[in-house]
Amino acid sequence: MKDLKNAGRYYAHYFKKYRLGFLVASLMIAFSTWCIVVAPTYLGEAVKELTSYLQLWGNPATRATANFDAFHRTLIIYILLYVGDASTIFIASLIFARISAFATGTMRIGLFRKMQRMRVQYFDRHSDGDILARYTSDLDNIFNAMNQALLEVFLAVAQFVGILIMMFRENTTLAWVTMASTPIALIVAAVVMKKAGTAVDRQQDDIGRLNGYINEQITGQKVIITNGLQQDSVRGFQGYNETVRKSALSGQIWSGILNPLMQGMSLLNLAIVIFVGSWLALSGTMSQGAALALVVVFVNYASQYYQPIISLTSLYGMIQLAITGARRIDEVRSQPDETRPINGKALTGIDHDLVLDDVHFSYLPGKEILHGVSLQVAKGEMVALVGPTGSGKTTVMNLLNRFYDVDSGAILFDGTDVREFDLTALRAHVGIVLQDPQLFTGTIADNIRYGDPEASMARVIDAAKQANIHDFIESLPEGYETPVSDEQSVFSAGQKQLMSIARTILTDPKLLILDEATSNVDTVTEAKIQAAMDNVIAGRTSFVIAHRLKTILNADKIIVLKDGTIIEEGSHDALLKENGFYAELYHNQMVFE
Ligand SMILES: Nc1ncnc2c1ncn2[C@@H]1O[C@H](COP(=O)(O)OP(=O)(O)OP(=O)(O)O)[C@@H](O)[C@H]1O
Repeated sequence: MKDLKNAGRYYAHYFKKYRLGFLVASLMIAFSTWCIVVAPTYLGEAVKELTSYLQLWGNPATRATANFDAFHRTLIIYILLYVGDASTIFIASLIFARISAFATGTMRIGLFRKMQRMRVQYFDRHSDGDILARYTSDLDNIFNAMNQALLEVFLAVAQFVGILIMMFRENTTLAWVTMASTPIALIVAAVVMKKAGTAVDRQQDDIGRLNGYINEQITGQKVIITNGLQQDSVRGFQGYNETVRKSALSGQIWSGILNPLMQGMSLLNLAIVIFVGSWLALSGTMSQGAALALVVVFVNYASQYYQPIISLTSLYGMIQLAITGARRIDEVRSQPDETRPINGKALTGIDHDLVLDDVHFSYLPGKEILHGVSLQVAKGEMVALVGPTGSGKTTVMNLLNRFYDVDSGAILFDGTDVREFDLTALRAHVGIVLQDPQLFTGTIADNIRYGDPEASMARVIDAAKQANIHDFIESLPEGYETPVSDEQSVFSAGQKQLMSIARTILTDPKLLILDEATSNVDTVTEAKIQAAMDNVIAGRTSFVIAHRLKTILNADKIIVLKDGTIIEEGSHDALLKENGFYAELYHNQMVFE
C-alpha cells in the first residue's frame, strides 16, 4: 500500500505537465465509453424493430405497412457508435503513447541529472549493475506500463462505471443479477494476484542472482580459465538456472491462471443472466419484443461486465513492475545531494598550507575509520601516504576532495575549512589521478582536455609531452584524433595512466592527489609514469598514495598510517633511522624489488 502511495506521488509529479493531454484523453475515453455502453440499447432497439416488423409482415392485413426503415436506422446508429468508440480510443492511445514517451524521457534525464548531484557514498554502496538497472529495466517497465496499461486502466474504470449506470437504467433486477458474482470474482482475483505477486517477486530475485553470477563469471573469466574451473562454473550456473526455471514456472502458472479463471466466471455469469432474463421475459410482464430486447441488451452487458476486471487483472503484473520501478527510481531521487555551501568562498590556490586537524571519520555509523588524524603540509610540499591495506589512505583522499565530510575535526586550506569553499571551485583546484584510470568515448585529444573542453590543441600537446605520452600518440595513424572508448580500449594500463596524468596536468590543479599510479605496469612504463608524476608534482602541493615505496623516496614528508592513525611521520631517511614500521615495510619491499 505504501509502495502504491509512493508510486502515485511519483507519477503525479511527472504527469502534472501533461494535464491538458490527460483532459483530452479522458474526454475521448468518456465518449468512447458512452458509445460502448449505449450501443447495446440500440441493439435491443433493433431487435424490437425486427420483432415488430415480423409481426406486421406475418399479418396479411398489416403486411403492406411493414418496412425495415426504423430497423436500418437503428443498426446504422449502432455501427456509428462502434466507429465512434474505435476512433476515440485510437486518438486517446496516441495521446497516452506521447505522454509515456515524453514522461519517461523526462524521468531518464531527471535520474541522470540527479546522479551528477548525488554524494559519492551512493555509488560506493551500490553496484554498477544495480544503478544501471534503474536506467534500463526499471525505466523500461515504467514505459511499458504507461504505454499499455494507462489507457487500459482508464478505459476499464470508465467502462465499469458506464455499464453499471446503464444496467440499472435498463432493469434493476437484471443489473443486480449481473453484479451478484462480483464479490466472489474479486476475492478469487485477490488471492490469485497475491500468489502471482509473490511468485513473480521470487522469480525476479532469482533472475537477479543468476545475472549476478553471470556478471561475476564474465568478469572473472581469465581466473576461471587459468584455474581450469570451466566445468565448475557451468555447474554453478546450472544451479542458478534451475532455480530460475522453477520460480519462472510457478510465476507463470499463477499469473496465467487468472485470465482463464476470470473468463470462466464471466461465462458462468452470462449463463445466469440469460437464464434469469429469459425467466423474466417468459413471466409475461413485458411484450415479447421488449422482453427479447432486454435479454439481448443484458447478454451484451453481462459479457462486457467482467471485461474491465479481466483487463485490470491481466495488467496486474505490468502495473506491479511499474510500481517497483517507481519505488527504485524514487529511492534515487530522494537521496541527499552533495552539500554545497551557500555563497561558498572562492578558492584560488594554496598560498600557505593544508592542515588536517584532528580528523575523525566513519563511512558507517559506529565504525570509525580515521581516529584523530592531524598533519600539516606546506605549500608545494609532496606528502606520501603509506601504510598497510585498509589503513585509511584512500579515505584521506576522499576527504580532501570532499567526496565525504569529516565527522569531527577539520581540513583547512590556508586556514579555511574545505566545507566553506564553493564546491565547484574546490574541485577545480584538486586534481586526482586514480589507481584505475578512466577513459571516455571520444578522441585522445578529447580525453586529455576532458577537464577543460575549451583547451587549445597546443595545451593538449604540451600536457601530453609533460606526461611522456606525446610520442606514443604521434605514432598512432590518427594521432590525437584516435578514437577512444573505455569499453573497447586498445590501450595498455600504463598508456591509460599516462593519458590520465596528461588530463590532470592540463587542468593545472593547485592540490594534486595521486593514488597508486604505478601499479600493474612494466618497469619501462613505470619509469615513464614516474617521470610524468615528477613533472606533474613539481611545484604543486601533492599527496601521493603509494604501495611501492621506491616511488616516494624523494617525498618531503612520509606519513605512515595504520588502522586509521598516524604512527610515523618524517622524511625517508629520518624514518629509516627511526627503524620503526616504515623501515620494516621498506626493507621487506626491497627484498622483492
Ligand atoms: N565506501 C565505504 N563504505 C564503508 N567502508 C569503507 C568504504 N570505503 C572504505 N571503507 C573501509 O575503510 C577502511 C579504509 O579503507 P581505505 O580504502 O581508505 O584503505 P586504504 O589504506 O586506501 O587501503 P588500500 O591500500 O587497500 O587501498 C577499510 O576498512 C575499508 O573497508
